[in-house]
Amino acid sequence: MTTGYVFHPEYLWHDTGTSAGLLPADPTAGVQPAVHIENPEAKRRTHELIHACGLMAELLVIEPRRATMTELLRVHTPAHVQHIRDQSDLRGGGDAGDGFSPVGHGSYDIARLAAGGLLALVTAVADGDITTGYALTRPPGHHATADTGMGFCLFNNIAIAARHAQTLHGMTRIAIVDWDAHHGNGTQTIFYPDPTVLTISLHQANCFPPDSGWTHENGIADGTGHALNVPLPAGSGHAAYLHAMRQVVIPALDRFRPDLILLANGVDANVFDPMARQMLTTSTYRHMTRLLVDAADRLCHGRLIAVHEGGYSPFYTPYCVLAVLEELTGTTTRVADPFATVVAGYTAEPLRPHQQDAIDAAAALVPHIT
Ligand SMILES: Cc1nn(C)c(C)c1/N=N/c1ccc(/C=C/C(=O)NO)cc1
Ligand SMILES: [Zn+2]
Repeated sequence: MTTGYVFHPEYLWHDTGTSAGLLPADPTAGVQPAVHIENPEAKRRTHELIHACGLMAELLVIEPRRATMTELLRVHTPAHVQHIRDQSDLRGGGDAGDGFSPVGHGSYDIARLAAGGLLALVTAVADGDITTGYALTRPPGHHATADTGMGFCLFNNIAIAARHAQTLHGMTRIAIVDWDAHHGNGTQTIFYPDPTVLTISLHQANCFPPDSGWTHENGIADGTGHALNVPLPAGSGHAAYLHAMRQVVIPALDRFRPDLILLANGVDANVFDPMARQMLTTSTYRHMTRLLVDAADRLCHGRLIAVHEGGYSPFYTPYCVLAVLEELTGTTTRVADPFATVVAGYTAEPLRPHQQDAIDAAAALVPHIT
């Protein structure tokens, strides 16, 4: 089984500026400049770890390409694409739409390269060159809707990839699993009325976007039943997430019988991440990925492609992504998580009743999937 890998230095050149973490700097208002939380560091270190630990030698490195206008317009409105292009043309850059999603000068072409990198993996799977893949891309995408960027996202990479798989490669039923700590609202919205794409989001309840990702958000019209949300309370850890995978995600995939599984691999639910309050460790990401790999083997000839989303701890993100990637390649661990002993207590965090309630509510919707 071959695993494809996409990375490009340009992903690190998406300039998110000197925001004060989340907000544009505003010195006269006392908001001093810093570095934007969505900066290259965690992604650069992840790529370097994959290379330094020797795993790169086991991967089929696939060169990204820039998504074409036609490919972008399968998901986004012409106005949104033009907005990103206009903001990107400005010498000082601009914003993707919500006021705190920077578009750097030249970021339009970088965002096209991110989407195109994922498309290259989808084509490689369709051509049988690879079975699984990982696109270590930037900027992220899962908050972007058809007509606006938000939450640091410019274009919805995974949605563009789903449409590409359907349109170019005859894969009719696409399942998108999103375990980023934040609700995959953009992806959900794009496919909300569409029965051919199942979106499943596990996320910290009511974190971002505000008031988004509740269990009752279950699709609309023909798409009813084909959007699942598991809003897990802050503090949810290893047992809660694995219970959600076993009670909701895997049964939903078994019912939906996808031709391809796409994973929005945000790792910002990790115990050290500044952008959420979940308690996952590399062990959790390893177990969750193994469950998806087994489901893909059972349902769609092993076809499983992951795209990078959130993950902001520069020192822990690399090990969380490495855990996912090692399971995608089916290889043994080359480098042990050096923080494993530090977080041993977190891995032991049990499933709590209020977490079980959230999972049971979502599980009740699974039988409606057709
Ligand atoms: C609300 C609100 N209002 N304001 C002024 C601001 C700055 C608000 N939150 N911004 C956020 C909060 C969290 C994210 C997470 C992104 C991610 O990792 N996704 O996977 C992005 C933007
Ligand atoms: Zn996130």
